[in-house]
Amino acid sequence: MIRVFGNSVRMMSSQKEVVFVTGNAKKLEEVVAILGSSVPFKLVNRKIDLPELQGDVDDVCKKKCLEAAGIVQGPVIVEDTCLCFEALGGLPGPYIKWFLDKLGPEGLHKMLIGFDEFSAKAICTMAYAEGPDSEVLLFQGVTPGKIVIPRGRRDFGWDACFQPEGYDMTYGELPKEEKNKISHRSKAVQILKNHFDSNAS
Ligand SMILES: O=P(O)(O)OP(=O)(O)OP(=O)(O)OC[C@H]1O[C@@H](n2cnc3c(O)ncnc32)[C@H](O)[C@@H]1O
Ligand SMILES: [Mg+2]
Repeated sequence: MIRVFGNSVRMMSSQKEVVFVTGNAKKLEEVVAILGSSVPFKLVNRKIDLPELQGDVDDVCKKKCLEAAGIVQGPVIVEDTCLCFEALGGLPGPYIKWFLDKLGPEGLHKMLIGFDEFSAKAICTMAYAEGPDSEVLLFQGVTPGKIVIPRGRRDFGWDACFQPEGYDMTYGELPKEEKNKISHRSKAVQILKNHFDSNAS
């Protein structure tokens, strides 16, 4: 069962509590929808904008996770989402937020016209740590696709300009439930869920 208290979302059970630290309400909405109620822990949200240090995807996510664990002083999940363009050797990658802020989804597509290469990968890296001094575990999901002229909903990041491989609709055009079946985030959450299921006592 999922309950919403102000900006905190709780999955009710008598099990251990894990704090999902994110400042992004749309991420939270998707993670809650994908996880469903069958996880062996209670998920609680804290809306904190964590500093994101530079580095490769894994580094950014590990540092973000330890930062969150330091604030929460307990078990945390964070996630970092990258959009990697083939033509740019994987950039913007973890810096996509700033490119999107300045250029919008239209600009992301325009940027690639000169290269005539639109392949991209959406990567979700979820990180879990028991506490500030614990090992950080990473769970990663990748969905390949291409950057197109934006179509569909504009309510979440670059959804309107990312068309997953094998589909003729963008993330922004696909019904939310369909996106949640094939997305980078759903793949990462599934791996995290498997980890918790196989380690549940
Ligand atoms: O607090 P955190 O969790 O860091 O939330 P954030 O919004 O800062 O998120 P990121 O640092 O991971 O930056 C990723 C950027 O990509 C966007 N984004 C993340 N997941 C997305 C998805 O599934 N579809 C479209 N845009 C997405 C998001 O809005 C950001 O602009
Ligand atoms: Mg962020």
